Amino acid sequence: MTFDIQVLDHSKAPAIQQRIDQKTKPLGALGQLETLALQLALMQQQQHLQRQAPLLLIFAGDHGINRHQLSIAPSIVTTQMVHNFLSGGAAANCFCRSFAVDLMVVDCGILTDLPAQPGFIKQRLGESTQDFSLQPAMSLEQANSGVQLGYELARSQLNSGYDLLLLGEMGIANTSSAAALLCAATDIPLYSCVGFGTGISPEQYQRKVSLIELALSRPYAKDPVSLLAEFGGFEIAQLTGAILGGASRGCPVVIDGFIVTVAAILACQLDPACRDYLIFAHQGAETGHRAALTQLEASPLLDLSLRLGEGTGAVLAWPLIQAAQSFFNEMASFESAAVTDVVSQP
Ligand SMILES: O=C(O)c1ccc[n+]([C@@H]2O[C@H](COP(=O)([O-])O)[C@@H](O)[C@H]2O)c1
Ligand SMILES: Cc1cc2nc[nH]c2cc1C
Repeated sequence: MTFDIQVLDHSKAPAIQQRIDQKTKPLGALGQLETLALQLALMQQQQHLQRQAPLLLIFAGDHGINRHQLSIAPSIVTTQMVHNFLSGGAAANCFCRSFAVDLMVVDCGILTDLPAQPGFIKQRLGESTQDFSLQPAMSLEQANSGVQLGYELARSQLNSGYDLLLLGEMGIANTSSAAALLCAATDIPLYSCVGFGTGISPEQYQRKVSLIELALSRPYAKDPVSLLAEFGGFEIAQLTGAILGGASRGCPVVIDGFIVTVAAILACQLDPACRDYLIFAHQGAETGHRAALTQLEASPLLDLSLRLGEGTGAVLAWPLIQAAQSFFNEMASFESAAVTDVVSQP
């Protein structure tokens, strides 16, 4: 599989940084917002940042491994939450309304085949993955077409007026899948990958660790698509593709929580050029999220102990992206504001 991603041109970075440094503030005083402005300006290759039109895509999928009750909820809650997203009642909907972000839900393969409706995209790879503790979660063909479907979806949405992607997910038991993927794709020890997800009991946690250990003890190929087939979720495969699709359009892709961050690791393994297009919204409370962010050398914008998913952290990061754009475009320079004699150490 090849992805049409341009390696980000960093040659204008010194000029952009100089523009940031001439703003009326002590050197570096806008902290990570400065890094963010630089990243956005490199993506746009401009000294004036265009306003961006954001779209939140929530990828939903069900997980066979939940027959072992590894979540606080049965798998049908994925379908119920998809209903909730479509009727506007979930946290993600509230935050999208707060910050004028459009939202679409992608059925990547959930238990119930819901009717077509506005804001609902059906790209079903099945009704649930298999229980990955004893067998691959899906076929290699399903994993491949999941990545391809996500890639094409991101590209088509970014062709139809949106130019910034926020990525979220919904899938009961998908922290089990993400933990297995993270452990298999990296050298991170299992105990740093597995957490309490939705808030499971110590007994459920033990069962979760044992089942993931069992899964990881069988031989498997280590390329990202094979890993998705072994341990993945339909939504994680499509997220991996969507990240690559967003980067291929040269657009910022905002990464939400643990599960999306694991998809980002796989996307970067498939094509490292996508890394420069990623904005990491937050450091969450799920154990593996920290390890996954460290693996990507990411500095997330927020630290709110979130562990909800749905893209909630990504949407909360959107006003910060707007703030980075506005200071970069509108803030006076020392010269234009006639602020003199400020001595900053580099
Ligand atoms: O985004 C996160 O960091 C995150 C951390 C823990 C749980 N979640 C959400 O909770 C579900 C997965 O948790 P679990 O316990 O069912 O594996 C799934 O729907 C995710 O959206 C999300
Ligand atoms: C209620 C509920 C809402 C969610 N949103 C994302 N994951 C979720 C898991 C549960 C259980």
